[in-house]
Amino acid sequence: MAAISSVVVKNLAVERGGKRVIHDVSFAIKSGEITALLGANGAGKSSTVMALAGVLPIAGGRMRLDATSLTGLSPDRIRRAGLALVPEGHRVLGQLSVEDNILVAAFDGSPSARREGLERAYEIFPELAQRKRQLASDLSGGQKQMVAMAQAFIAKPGFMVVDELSLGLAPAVVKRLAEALKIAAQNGIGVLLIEQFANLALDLADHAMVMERGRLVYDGASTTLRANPEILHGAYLAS
Ligand SMILES: Nc1ncnc2c1ncn2[C@@H]1O[C@H](COP(=O)(O)OP(=O)(O)OP(=O)(O)O)[C@@H](O)[C@H]1O
Repeated sequence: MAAISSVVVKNLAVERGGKRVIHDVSFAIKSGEITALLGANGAGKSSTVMALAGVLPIAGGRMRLDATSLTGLSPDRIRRAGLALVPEGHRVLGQLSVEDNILVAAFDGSPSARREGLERAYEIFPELAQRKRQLASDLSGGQKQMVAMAQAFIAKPGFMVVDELSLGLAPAVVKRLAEALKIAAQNGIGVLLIEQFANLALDLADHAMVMERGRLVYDGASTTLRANPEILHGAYLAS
């Protein structure tokens, strides 16, 4: 079995618009596991993962992927170090084909690595292989989210951070995307999932974390959180 890899965040602080929105957040996520990050609107989930992916600057703390420090690195360097972000809102380049959208994410790979990456992405999402020549702007919301996830897969990441899997998507599509995350975890990828529907996230996740007003208020097994719904209710009511 492959060695366990981990992303470790220590004492993270983030400011937005001059205001501290993330306070002293520490956690670790492991390869081969799905970790759900839950909390009410505005609790700080997106700010946390955007800081982890290098998209937002940090005001304090440090982050590493195994022995590699991610603190202060650009989003591109963090992606190359092995942490891929699937951003909220199914962003694609509408005027490019589906295949070119996926390949854009692997621009720095060798031709053979790009081909292998494409094959991997099409194995996970055969519906994209059928539409590879289509313009991305013609895709449904669910298919766009698949492209965004395929862009993460092609980079062969150790870790994938998914910001809002189900946003605006039909339940059948969400089920399909959830299966892809399970496959990713079975293949040894560590997944950090932000999801507004706590039940969906807890069904998928091994490990769960709950944020409340910029702080981490739960970090443990998802089964424990399911057995103690008052923890989640408290967090959702507090914000
Ligand atoms: N662009 C911004 N400028 C200033 N403050 C922001 C900005 N975006 C978010 N915030 C503030 O940062 C805090 C954390 O928001 P964040 O979006 O990280 O929470 P969240 O848990 O991801 O919520 P949501 O599910 O609504 O995205 C909130 O107080 C929010 O008002």
